[in-house]
Amino acid sequence: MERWSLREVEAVARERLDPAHYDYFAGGAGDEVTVRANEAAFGRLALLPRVLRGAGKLETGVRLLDSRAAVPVLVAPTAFHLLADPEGERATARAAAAAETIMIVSMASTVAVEDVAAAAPGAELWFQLYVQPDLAFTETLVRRAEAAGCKALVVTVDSPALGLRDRELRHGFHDLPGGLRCENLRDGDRVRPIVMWPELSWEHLGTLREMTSLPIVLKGVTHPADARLAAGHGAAAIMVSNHGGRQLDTVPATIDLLPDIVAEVGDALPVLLDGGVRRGTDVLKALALGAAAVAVGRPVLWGLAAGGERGVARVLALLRAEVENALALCGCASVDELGPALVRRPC
Ligand SMILES: Cc1cc2nc3c(=O)[nH]c(=O)nc-3n(C[C@H](O)[C@H](O)[C@H](O)COP(=O)(O)O)c2cc1C
Ligand SMILES: CC(C)CC(=O)C(=O)O
Repeated sequence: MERWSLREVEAVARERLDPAHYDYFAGGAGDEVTVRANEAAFGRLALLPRVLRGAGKLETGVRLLDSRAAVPVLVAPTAFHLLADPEGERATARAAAAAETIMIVSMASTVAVEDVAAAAPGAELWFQLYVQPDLAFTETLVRRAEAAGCKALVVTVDSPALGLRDRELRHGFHDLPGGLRCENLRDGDRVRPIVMWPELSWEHLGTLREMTSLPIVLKGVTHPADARLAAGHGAAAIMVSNHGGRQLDTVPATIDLLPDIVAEVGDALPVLLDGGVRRGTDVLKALALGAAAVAVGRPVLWGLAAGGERGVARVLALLRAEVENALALCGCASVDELGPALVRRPC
């Protein structure tokens, strides 16, 4: 896996993947305005480094809720890893554990959460949940995640319906091929379909909080007023996310949304961000603007498709090396020293 940027890893992945699966991973909703915006917005921000600060040894580690990550780059929850590699989510979890970062296991994983945990002892796992209208079944999922050792519940709130993704529609990609299943959805001898629940509301957050003592992260918050409501309803953290541009198209880039959300709730809870993070400099910009950490979705899938566990390890190592390099070049010894003064929006 001697690839020197995430773009090169994506190019290898694209060669290896079935085109329908590549398009499922890469694509987004509608005209993919938001998919492009997420990456482009990072490019529009400039970093203004400080010099002669005698920064010394670098510290990239962060504490997040009840977990620790050696780098502020988490693995975002993404579905269907067995489409990319025969070890699927097992390989991703091993690479995340080796990189000492947190993997958010998708509820739509193709390896059951217990098997993901068993494959990567010592991995810091969080579990992503689409709350199902059958709350008893939702509770079963929560219990399984707890028993598997997951340390937070990441509740995705941007999906009252699934986004309309032209590439998936064009390929007719609706079902997993050949024996692959969402293994967390097994219920006796059937596998339940995932329901996107339009009736999900703030009230259900109370129900979930009664269901579990795990900290709850709300993923998919984009409006400052919702960030305030999340804090008021006992969320332990929020993740500013537009689902990588896969849900509502034309939502702004997450990095552009971050400052208003941090201004609203940054002193009340940790704010995470995902969407379009492709370089260490992107990570620095997000942290400088107040994110506690970021998560990457597609880059991990590209690593997995390009080289399995080693490919994911390579992606995470590239990002770590870039974060360390950018920190040093900005004159910072630690991610705690990053602040808004480091970021400029050129006129
Ligand atoms: C192929 C794919 C599958 C995804 N599956 C899920 C999922 O199961 N649950 C979820 O909350 N988000 C899911 N997401 C969204 C990611 O968690 C994340 O928000 C997004 O990928 C971040 O953008 P990035 O890919 O530009 O890093 C998925 C994204 C992709 C690309
Ligand atoms: C199984 C899907 C609902 C996973 C997802 O969130 C996505 O494809 O963006």
